[in-house]
Amino acid sequence: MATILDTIVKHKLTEVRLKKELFNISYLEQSSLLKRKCFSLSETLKNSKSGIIAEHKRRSPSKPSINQKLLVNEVVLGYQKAGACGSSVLTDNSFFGGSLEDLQLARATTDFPLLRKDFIIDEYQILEAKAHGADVILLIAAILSPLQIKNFTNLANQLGLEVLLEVHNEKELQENLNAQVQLIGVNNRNLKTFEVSTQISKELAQQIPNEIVKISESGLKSVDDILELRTYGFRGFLIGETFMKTENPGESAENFIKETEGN
Ligand SMILES: O=P(O)(O)OC[C@@H](O)[C@@H](O)c1c[nH]c2ccccc12
Repeated sequence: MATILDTIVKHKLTEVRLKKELFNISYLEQSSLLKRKCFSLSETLKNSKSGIIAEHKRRSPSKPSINQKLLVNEVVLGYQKAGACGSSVLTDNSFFGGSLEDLQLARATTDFPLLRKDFIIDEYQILEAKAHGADVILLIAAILSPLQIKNFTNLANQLGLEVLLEVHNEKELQENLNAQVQLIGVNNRNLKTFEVSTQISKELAQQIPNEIVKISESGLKSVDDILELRTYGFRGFLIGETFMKTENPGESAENFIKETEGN
């Protein structure tokens, strides 16, 4: 049976093919953002006490409405003021209600690391990420071959972007250990079944080499989750829903971050 991830990837392949027909590379090359020097998420995380990366997410396939009314620039500015290490901005429209305009608005309002959160399946999207103000791209091991991950990482690094490689099992991690990514994220949510458990982060942590920054992603709700995962070597924590489902995500992030720093 086709999983939601299969459906998203199928849709994405069509979306990117159509976009490449409409806008060729020279269209992206006009962006002044291509010349900017990126912020380093890995360095920011290494120097941070809290390690929180706060996400802007309106909806998801598992939650049809998380927060549809707030403006992206207000949310990410709130996150920066709260002391987050960076922000993740969903740019997939069909399944998450985000857009590249969201990323560009976030870039215009903040000066901290921004992750383009999308399903990257083509080099075009990497240039597009830089052209809209990203500092980091997400590569999802479940939808790419090790060769694609290597090639995409090379291109991203040439553009000055860092790569967060997302894995969900031992095989995905082991077969990509030589890809030269700066950050590895263990997704606590199984993108095929939506099941969430931090157990997988704990299991994979020790297999991630020390020079790569470890991030635990998804389903993180409490400060205790963070404190426990820190003992396994995680330096970064990607949190969306816990902040976005409140009326003031910036304020929620601020309280959360203060608590993690105090411990
Ligand atoms: O809202 P949460 O459960 O805190 O999760 C945030 C983030 O990890 C999640 O949105 C995510 C992780 N990997 C992804 C890949 C695509 C889309 C979304 C994601």
